[in-house]
This record gives sequence, structure tokens and C-alpha cells, in this order.
Amino acid sequence: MKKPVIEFNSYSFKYHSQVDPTLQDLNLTIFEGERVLIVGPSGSGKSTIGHCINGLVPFSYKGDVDGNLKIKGQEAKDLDIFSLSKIVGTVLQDPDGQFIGLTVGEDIAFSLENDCIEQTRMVELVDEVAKMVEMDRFLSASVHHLSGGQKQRVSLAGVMIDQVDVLLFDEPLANLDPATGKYAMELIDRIQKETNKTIVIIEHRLEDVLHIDVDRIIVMDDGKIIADMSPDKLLASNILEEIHIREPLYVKAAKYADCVVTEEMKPSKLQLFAVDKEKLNLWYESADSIIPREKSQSILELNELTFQYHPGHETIQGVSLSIEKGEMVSLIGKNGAGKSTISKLICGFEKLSSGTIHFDGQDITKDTIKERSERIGMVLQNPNHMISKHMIFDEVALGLVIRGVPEQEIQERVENVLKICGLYPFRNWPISALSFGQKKRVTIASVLVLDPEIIILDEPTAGQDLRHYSEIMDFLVELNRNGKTIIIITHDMHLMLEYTPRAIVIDAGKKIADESAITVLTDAEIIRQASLKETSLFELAKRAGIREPKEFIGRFIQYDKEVRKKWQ
Ligand SMILES: Nc1ncnc2c1ncn2[C@@H]1O[C@H](COP(=O)(O)OP(=O)(O)OP(=O)(O)O)[C@@H](O)[C@H]1O
Ligand SMILES: Nc1ncnc2c1ncn2[C@@H]1O[C@H](COP(=O)(O)OP(=O)(O)OP(=O)(O)O)[C@@H](O)[C@H]1O
Repeated sequence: MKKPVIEFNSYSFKYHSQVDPTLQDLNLTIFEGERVLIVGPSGSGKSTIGHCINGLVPFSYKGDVDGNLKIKGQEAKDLDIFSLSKIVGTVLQDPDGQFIGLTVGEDIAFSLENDCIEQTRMVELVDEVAKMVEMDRFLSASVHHLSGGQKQRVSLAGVMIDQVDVLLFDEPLANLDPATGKYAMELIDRIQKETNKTIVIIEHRLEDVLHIDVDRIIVMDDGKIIADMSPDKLLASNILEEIHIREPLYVKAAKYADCVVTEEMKPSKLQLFAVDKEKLNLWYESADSIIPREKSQSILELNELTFQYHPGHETIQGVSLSIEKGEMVSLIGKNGAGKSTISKLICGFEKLSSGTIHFDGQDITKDTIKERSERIGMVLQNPNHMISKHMIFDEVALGLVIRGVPEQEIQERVENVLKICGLYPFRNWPISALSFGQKKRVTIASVLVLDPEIIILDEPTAGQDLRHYSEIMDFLVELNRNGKTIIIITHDMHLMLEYTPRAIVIDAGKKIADESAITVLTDAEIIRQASLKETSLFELAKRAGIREPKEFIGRFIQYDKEVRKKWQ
């Protein structure tokens, strides 16, 4: 008999600042050595469950509890947060929130220092786990000088080393490049097999988690558990579709092709999935292709950019590229490749070592940040890093106030932008009352109000569920239709395929490809070099013997977009 490790019994939780309970009458038992995935729309209560398991509820987040929760047979309310941290190790959604050490090495070592492990053994262990996440070259680097994905790798390493019974991951894949995401899942798989730890993963990227075996998927909606079953059973049902959670793309394609998907067909593993090839081929023959976009003149030219954060090591090495007016293009590549650095160079946040930047034929290399920001706007990955005001209106108005724009004009421009961004009804709200996705819109609005021609967005949809993802992307498509040029930095390969016909690939500070997105994602050499991942649609099409597997991807994207338009 397996021992229960986590037991929620008629458990409800209400944050003090909320009117209604966030978790309602939860009954859930997770057993020793189990691998459980929790999915659900944004705001459904997934992270709150995580907070209850690791003790952040009620120690950091106060509220009212009803029912009971046992961790390893002990009432959670009788355990202090220190005892709980000996049982549950957590990787949080925002890696910035959990660094303790100053350097990468110190941070990884922290949990060992707490356990009084002998010094030489500790050095060995830290080295070992740093190698596992390919961060061994960075042991003495400051955690604050890492790229977003490198930070995530360090958080993963830190928790892997913990001597705990339960590993809890809240969106572990959000900032990782596709190949590292796959590797991180394999690492979790290996550690679980070797140590029989209990694994709880909260993640929107369902298909990526299913790369390894998962025992059960718990589906949350509006604070309640609406399903608790095996991945095969869940994928054979319509539950995910009904609450707009993205199913694995190859399952979605099979459903679009009118194939009946049953549990016995093993839909949770592409390699085993017994799909009806004939139906898939029939669907392919009848589906529409993507209409290619017409070429236009260039708006942004980067010529031989080089840059170094530290003397002797060039982070950007001779990057040249051209962006067309009205284009929507993605910038992709491995964690730490230099994507964010390139966008900082374009906006003038960092100073070039050599090279030139032209905007609409004009040399802007010597222009100040302020001058550039009127033409090129940048939306950072984490909205919390951009927002400085309490009220939405003031935040969006800030750029205009700084520029001395007359009050009446500010009023008009801000209100207009808030309307475009769907934030007008909230104009007098404090920012703290907004969801993550709404905050993201505020940061887009505060860039848009300056009316730039180019907008660069760093991971615009990371951590968003499919509904919010579609909302943000449709909004960007609308801006693009109205003439804005949009550059998206992303690790989401499906976003790239779906929205950006062209992809520019960066590896170790160099441009290694500049091709159609579908070509990039079906080229094994680029995929390997840039830590990308082939889309499962390509594999499915090949297995079904479809004549043109690349064209199959295009037709799926076109079809899927049409289906999702109907949700609005
Ligand atoms: N510290 C807090 N104080 C008050 N309310 C909160 C707090 N944290 C979360 N909530 C509310 O609880 C609800 C569930 O939030 P939670 O973060 O658990 O959702 P989630 O399913 O993890 O969403 P996401 O996928 O967006 O991370 C939301 O409506 C949110 O506004
Ligand atoms: N402020 C800084 N000081 C020193 N080095 C830095 C700094 N910011 C980034 N780096 C280093 O420069 C390299 C490129 O980082 P950058 O943030 O451009 O990568 P990225 O491609 O955007 O990665 P990710 O996909 O993980 O966000 C990395 O090796 C990173 O450690």
C-alpha cells in the first residue's frame, strides 16, 4: 500500500483580501512516489494549492482555512514553515523571488549549508548539479546578471539537491528554451526514479510535461477540482477543450480531423498514439493553406553589432539583420544566447562596442534612449519590472508626463490607448488589483501611448493560459494590422509558428538562421544548435504519411486560428 503524502480533506481557503474562497471543498490525496500534474485556467487556484502544500499559506499569505490538510500524516497547521521546508522543496513561478545567495554557487549550496554537509562534499555536489543544468561555467557569476532562463536553471538545480520528500514545481518551464525544458523534464524523471520522491508540477505547457510519464492529471477550474484521472483518459475526453486548456498539438490535430480519440489509443504519448492515418490525410487534403505576406521595405537595420558586458567576452558578435515595415517576426534561441541583449542594444539601454543601427534609413546609433523610445518600444518579460506607479492611468501617462506633453493631450492619448488595450473600464483602478495578463496589457499600453512604430516584446505570453494567450496575441495582431512592426522574443515554438512567418535564430551571440518559422522548426541542425524542439505536428504528419509534413503544420495553424476566433 502506498503511503499518502499530501491529503486535502474538504479543504477550502479564502485569502483575507478576497470575498470568495479561492479553493473550494478540495478532496485530493497524493501518494508517495506519485507524479501529479495540475492544470487549469489562469486564476483557477493552482498556485494557491502549491502555497498550501509548501506552507506559504498561511505563513506568508493570510486567509481562512476550512477542512484539513495533512502533509506526511501531520496536520499542516501544526507544522512550522521550517519543518515543512524539510519535507517540500519548491521551484517558484518567478525565479527572482527565490534567490538567497549572491552567486550561482552560493545559491545552489544554500540548502546543503542548512543541512550541515561537510565542505568538500558540498563543493562536489554543487558542481555536480550545476553541470546537470549546464550552469557550471557560471558558479561565481552573480545571479542578478543571468538571463531569464539561466535563472530558472539555477532554481531547478537548487531544488534538485534538496533532501526533501516532495518536489513542487510551479511553472518550471516558463522561461526555459524548448530543449532545456525537455531536458528539465528528463531530469525530474530521473531524480524521481532514483529517489522515489513525490512530484507535483503546475504547468501550462501540458505537452512538454507529458514528455515524461505522469500518473495523474488534476484539472482545476474556478477553485474546484473538475477532473482527476490518467493522462490518456483525460486526453480522450473533452474536458481540456471545454475550459480552453491547450491539448498536445498532435491530439488537437487528430480531433480536428474528426478521429475518435480513446484512452486505449494512448494519446498521452505521440510515439504510441494509434491515430487514424486515413482521416488525417483526408483532413489535410481539405484544409486551407496559410496566405503568405507580401514583402515591404525595411524599417530597422542592424549592421555588424558587437557588444560585451565584460571585457574579453563578446556577448554579441557581429549581428546583422533587417526587419520589414509591418512585419511580425520572432527572435528565438537558447537561454543566454543574447536575445534580450540585442533588444537592449536596439533600444539603447546598453551601448554598442561597434556596429550601426538604422531606423527608416536614418542612422540612430548615437540617439539617446528617450529619442529611440519614440520610435521603438520595448515590453519587458516581467511586468512587475516595468511598473512604477500605483494607478493604471498614471502608469500609462508616465512617458508623456516626462516628455512635458500638455495635460489635455495626455488625457486624450491615455484614454485612447486604454480603450485599444481593453483597459478603459479599469482606468481608475490600482494596478495591484489586476491579474498578471492585465498587468502585461498595462505595460504594452504604456509603450503604445508613445506611438512607436516598432514594438519589441520579451515573452509576451509566458505563464498565460490559452485564453489569455489568444487575447494578448490577437491584440498584437490587431496592432500589427494597423501598421505596427512587432518583434517577439519567445521560447514558445507554437507561438512562433502561429503568429510570426519569419524567425531569426540567435546562438552564442551570433545570428545562425533567418528563415520562415516552419523551415526553422523542421531543420534538425538548427533545432539542435539553438536548443529548439521539433513540433509534434511534424512528427504526426510524417507518421501519417502526409505528402508535405511542413504544409500540414501550416494548415493546422490556419485551422486552429479560425476555431479559436469563435471563442471571442
Ligand atoms: N496573495 C493573494 N491575495 C489575494 N488574492 C490572491 C492572492 N494570490 C492569488 N489570489 C487570487 O486567487 C485566485 C487564484 O490564484 P492562483 O495564483 O492560485 O491561480 P493560478 O491557477 O495559479 O493562476 P496562474 O495560472 O495565472 O498562475 C486569483 O483570483 C487571484 O486573484
Ligand atoms: N547585466 C549583465 N551583466 C553581465 N552579463 C549579463 C548581463 N545580462 C546578461 N548577461 C549575460 O549575457 C548573455 C546573454 O544574455 P541575454 O539575457 O541576452 O540572453 P537571452 O537570449 O535573452 O536568454 P533567455 O532566453 O534565457 O532570456 C548571458 O550569458 C547572460 O549571462
